[in-house]
Parts: sequence; structure tokens; C-alpha cells
Amino acid sequence: MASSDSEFNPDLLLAHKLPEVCFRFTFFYTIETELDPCKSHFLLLIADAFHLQRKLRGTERSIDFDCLWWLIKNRDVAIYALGVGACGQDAVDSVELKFVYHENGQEHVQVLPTFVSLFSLGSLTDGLDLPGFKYDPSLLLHGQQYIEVYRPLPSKASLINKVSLAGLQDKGKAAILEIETRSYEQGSDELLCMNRTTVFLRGAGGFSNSSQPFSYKNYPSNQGLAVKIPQTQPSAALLYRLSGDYNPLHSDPNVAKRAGFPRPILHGLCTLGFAIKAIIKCICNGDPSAVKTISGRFLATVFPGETLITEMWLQGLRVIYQTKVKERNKAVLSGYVDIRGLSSSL
Ligand SMILES: CCCCCCCCCCCCC/C=C/C(=O)SCCNC(=O)CCNC(=O)[C@H](O)C(C)(C)COP(=O)(O)OP(=O)(O)OC[C@H]1O[C@@H](n2cnc3c(N)ncnc32)[C@H](O)[C@@H]1OP(=O)(O)O
Repeated sequence: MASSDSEFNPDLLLAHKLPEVCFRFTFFYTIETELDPCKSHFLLLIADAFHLQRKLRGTERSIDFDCLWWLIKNRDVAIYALGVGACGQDAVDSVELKFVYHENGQEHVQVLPTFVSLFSLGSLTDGLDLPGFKYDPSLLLHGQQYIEVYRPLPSKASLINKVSLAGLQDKGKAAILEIETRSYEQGSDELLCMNRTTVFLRGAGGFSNSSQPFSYKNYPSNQGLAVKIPQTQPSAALLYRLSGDYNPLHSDPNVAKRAGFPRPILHGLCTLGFAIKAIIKCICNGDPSAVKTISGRFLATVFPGETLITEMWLQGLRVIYQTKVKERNKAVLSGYVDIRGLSSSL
């Protein structure tokens, strides 16, 4: 099963130190990401300096190191909310309208907490070169997403991302890579949010001794009410991609077939957006700022047009949830959401 070449040795890679590099590329918005080599020895796995230098050479003229940000606009926030089904059942939904429209007296469109998952994509979707490590990008699946939101999200902001590698595991048939993105508002040392993205690289495992498979994580591994919300449209992935994830796996039938699927599949982060929006509606009384932490594992693929049912259970200030595809009675996502408090109406 191993597809990594025999020269790949994760321990040897730890011995290298990477110079601090900034790079920028255009991905829906303009984003510039700062890779901080002090964060983790593993950083060099993802921040292959040669790869980044090639990027820098390729975009020399557009590089502006003083201008590291991602401009979030109201329009982007509203397109995202529509992409995860806001007002999908009712165009004047009293809870969801504020996510897609400035209601009277409201200064900005309000931001759903899962919008911050897009910040990590800006740094990652161009792929990463891992020295000596071979993987097939067409077999990559999004495995898990973990989000911490530290402050209420502004409707407009300029952000700086710092990216590091939080984990690498050899699962034999697959490799699991965890990438952490910390987002700061420009001009502030205060963290706005953190995303930890887990990618499941089918066919890329087997790079270490099978009796003692390589496993590294730089974070601690700790980390009924049932509601039914019929959801996705057949065009769901085509709308969601306009929020910035243009991976053709979600739109191109031929690419999907090559990856082993009968047709394009839904973005994992779109499914997550639907589920968390349902929790905000049912448990948080529609208040997106009540959400502190989001964790989700993608258990099985979803096809656009399938009906998602999210079940949730409240345990103190933790909401345990599971999302199923109704047509196949299959669990596709599970996880938890930590909330700041409970509304009195619950
Ligand atoms: C180097 C690459 C860098 C690239 C950087 C790019 C970054 C990209 C950013 C984010 C991604 C953008 C692209 C988006 C793509 C998508 O949105 S794809 C759609 C969403 N995802 C899915 O639909 C995946 C659904 N899940 C599945 O299909 C399956 O769960 C699976 C992932 C294929 C795994 O199933 P299976 O092979 O049957 O695994 P198991 O045998 O059950 O388990 C093996 C071990 O792996 C662990 N594991 C299982 N599932 C996951 C998971 N989802 N995440 C993390 N880990 C998982 C499992 O615990 C087992 O481990 P052990 O218990 O230790 O044996």
C-alpha cells in the first residue's frame, strides 16, 4: 500500500530548519501566509522551502510583504451562508436572514462561525510539497476539521495566517496530515481563530515501520435533542465552491471518477457548515457568537442533493452532534460544538 518513496524519513526531516518564508497567491481573495518555523519541527514537512521559493519566483511582481491580509467582505460572508443553506427553505427566515442580508438597522451581515474554516483553505489548496514524500492529490480527502473562535467575528477584516504542521500519522493504507492555521487580525497580536485541518491521503501510508507506525501530534488528544433539517440542493457544491474551494472533485464528473466516486462529492466543510448552522438555530437561539469550538470528523462522502439530518444532544455546554444522509441512512459527519452559554428560551 505504501506509495511514499523509500527516501522519505520523517525523523530525518525533523533535523532540518526552515528559513522563515512568506508567500502569497491569489485564491478568491488575496491572502498572504506567514510560515513560522519556530512553531514546530514538523513545519518543514509542509513548508518545503524550495516549493515556496518557486512560488515566490513565479509571482515575483505581485509580492508585497507589507501587505499580508485577506479582505473579508460582506458579500463573501453572504455567499458562504447561502452555500451552507441559509434561507434555503425560507427566504425570510427570521433566524437566518441576518447571515445573508443587512436587516433594517443592522450594520453588517452577521458571520457564521464556520466561515473561518475558509481562512485555512487560502493557505492550503495549492497543495504542499513534502520532501521525499509522495502522495496523489486526486486521492486526498478532507478527514476532520477543528475550529476555535476566540472573538466575535467581524464582517470585514484583514487577516494574517500562521501555518504549522500539527500532526502526521502513518495508517498503512493512508497517511494523515494535520495542518494548523492561526489567524490574526492585521495590526493585532490577538488571535481571532484557529483551524486544524486533517487531510486523509489515501495510498500514501506505509512510510514507516508497520510494527511501530509513525505517529506525531503536537496537541493533546482529548479533544437527546434531535432535529431534522432537510437540506442540500443538487447544485449545493457548485454554489459552495464560490466561497473559494475550487477543487474539481466537487464539480467535475471525470475528476470525481478518477478519485473513485460515481459523481462529484460535496465539500466536507459545506456539510460542516450545514450542521453547525442547524446547531446555532436549534440550540443557540440563532446567535452565531455563542459558538466557541467546533470539531468534526467526515465519516463518509455526501453527494450534492442528498438530505442531511443533524441530530444533537446537549451535555452541559457541549453539543454532541451527528449528521446523516437520510436517503442512505448513513452517518457522514460527527463531532461536538462547545458553546459559551445557553439561551434562556431553550
Ligand atoms: C500533503 C497534502 C497536503 C495538501 C494540503 C491540502 C489541504 C487541503 C485542505 C482541506 C481539504 C480540501 C479538499 C477538500 C476535500 C473534501 O472536502 S473531500 C469531502 C469530505 N470528506 C469526505 O467525504 C471523507 C469522508 N470519509 C471517508 O470517506 C472515510 O472516513 C475515509 C476518510 C476514506 C476513511 O475511511 P477508511 O479508509 O475506511 O478508514 P478506517 O479503516 O475506518 O480507518 C483507518 C484509520 O484512519 C482513521 N480515520 C478514519 N477516518 C478518518 C477521518 N475522517 N479523519 C481522520 N482519521 C480517520 C481511523 O481512526 C483509523 O485509524 P486507527 O484507528 O489508528 O487505525
